Amino acid sequence: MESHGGGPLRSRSSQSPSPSHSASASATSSIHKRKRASEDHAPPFPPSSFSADTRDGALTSNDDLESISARGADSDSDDDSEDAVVDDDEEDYDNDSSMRTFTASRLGNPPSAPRNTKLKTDNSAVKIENSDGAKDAANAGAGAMEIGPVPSIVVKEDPTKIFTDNLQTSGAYTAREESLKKEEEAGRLKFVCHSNDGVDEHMVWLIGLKNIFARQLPNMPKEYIVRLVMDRSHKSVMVIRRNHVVGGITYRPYASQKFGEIAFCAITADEQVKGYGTRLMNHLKQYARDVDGLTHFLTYADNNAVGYFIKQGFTKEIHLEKDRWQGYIKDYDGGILMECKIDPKLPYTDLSTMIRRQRQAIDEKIRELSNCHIVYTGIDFQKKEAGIPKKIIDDIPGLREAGWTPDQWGHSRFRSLNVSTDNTTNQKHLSGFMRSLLKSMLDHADAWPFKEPVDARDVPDYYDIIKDPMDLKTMSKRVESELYYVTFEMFVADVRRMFANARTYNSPETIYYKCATRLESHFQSKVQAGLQSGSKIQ
Ligand SMILES: CC(=O)SCCNC(=O)CCNC(=O)[C@H](O)C(C)(C)COP(=O)(O)OP(=O)(O)OC[C@H]1O[C@@H](n2cnc3c(N)ncnc32)[C@H](O)[C@@H]1OP(=O)(O)O
Repeated sequence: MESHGGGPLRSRSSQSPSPSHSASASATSSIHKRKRASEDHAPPFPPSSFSADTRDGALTSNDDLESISARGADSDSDDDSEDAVVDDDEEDYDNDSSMRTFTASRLGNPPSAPRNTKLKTDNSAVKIENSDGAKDAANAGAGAMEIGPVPSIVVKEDPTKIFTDNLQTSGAYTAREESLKKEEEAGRLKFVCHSNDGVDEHMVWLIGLKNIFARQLPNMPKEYIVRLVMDRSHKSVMVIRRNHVVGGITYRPYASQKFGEIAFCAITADEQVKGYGTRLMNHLKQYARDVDGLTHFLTYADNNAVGYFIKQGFTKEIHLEKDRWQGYIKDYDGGILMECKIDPKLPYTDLSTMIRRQRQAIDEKIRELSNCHIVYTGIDFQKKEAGIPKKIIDDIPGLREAGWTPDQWGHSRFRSLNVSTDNTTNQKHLSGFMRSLLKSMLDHADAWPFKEPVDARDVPDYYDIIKDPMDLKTMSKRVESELYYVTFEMFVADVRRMFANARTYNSPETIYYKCATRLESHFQSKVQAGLQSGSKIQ
């Protein structure tokens, strides 16, 4: 097999655990399957206060593991429930001395060489601020950065172009992003990136994050989570709200290969599905691109979390050339390998502003081409009896402005047979035609069931079944009002509904059903004859 950094890759059977593995997999089996990638490719680890395996930064001393776990539960969890996260090995949580020992020993043995933190300089707009803590950490040799509350790439607002009328300014995604961005700007929320740098505050946060992982990823051995979170080749981007960790992502950047492997990702239980996971991922992408120089992320996603990763732009198809990642990350059962390409330009932490600006640009274009943004006063639809309007609606506000002209009036078959373009004359002809049709039906021998509205006292369940009743008397009122049937089709629709109702309520063998069918056929023949003779129906 080809190697990727010079050294040969080992066969899987002879592998021992490498420094990270993704949260998704079944921990026990996956550890056995992992490739020992870092041995061949990762830079040597700085000396660690933890005993031991300086090759991959692994914690191999049980004492050290216990020290770290011990500090975790009493210090970090937002809520008490987090205390229950790490059970057996968290019984001595009140023993702060373990943390002091741990911190002291870390500070007493600073790494010999500072970690290479790559800061992109070709984009002057990119600004990542080092906090004091981060500076300390950098001095101490472990990469640690605070991601400022203000995004490093800012999409500038143009206040003159803001629309307020009739515009849906944001969807669910942008609304959540914007509200979290405001929280950041107000200083209530921040996103930081730290690795094991020995700075007390960072260590407290990392242990808080470790506890969240332990709770949210129950298939992961707790020791393993501690090991990766504290491993100095891993970084953790954390959501900090009011100085408490809400969640985070622990990843390992492979700087030479320009990709990162996400090992763990979780948000504390009662803060999930509020947008933190998305904002966290956006901060991670921006940080990993601008600070680590990465172009891709890979992760073995838990089956349950595939949906989340898809929404963050991850795909199951791996496009990254194999020789850039194979042998660097571990194979797992029970997880799905997913990839995300990091866009070189997107302002990940300010996407909501970008989306809003795009909406505005599209809206502006639509306004240039149409008047659809203008809202006119409504029509007075108040009605008298039989659904007849109180007054005739002779003008619909906005209709003419939209390009309508009187010659486009109606699409009535009746009207097309009349030569007159005069509206009043047309309406007179139409009323006469409808009156004659009604009379012809009323005179028919089968009209008796339809002459009056159905009386609910006679047929108690009628109006439970028929929601849109119709009868010849109501139609006569509508015709006589000369306000209701403005097209012949409206009249025909009422007739059809009357017969359809009769056939819905009554079964085919009933007299009512048969009357409906016969009267309808009579009506149709009269309409046919009337239309052919130019509305001179007898
Ligand atoms: C490599 C690994 O670590 S794999 C393991 C991933 N971690 C876990 O499964 C731990 C338990 N889950 C969690 O901690 C969180 O739910 C996370 C990290 C998966 C997501 O964080 P959240 O803050 O809940 O995500 P956020 O609120 O930003 O939701 C983003 C979108 O993803 C959706 N989503 C969130 N979690 C999931 C999920 N498990 N499956 C499918 N969709 C999801 C949300 O509904 C939302 O959709 P929308 O934009 O259409 O409304």
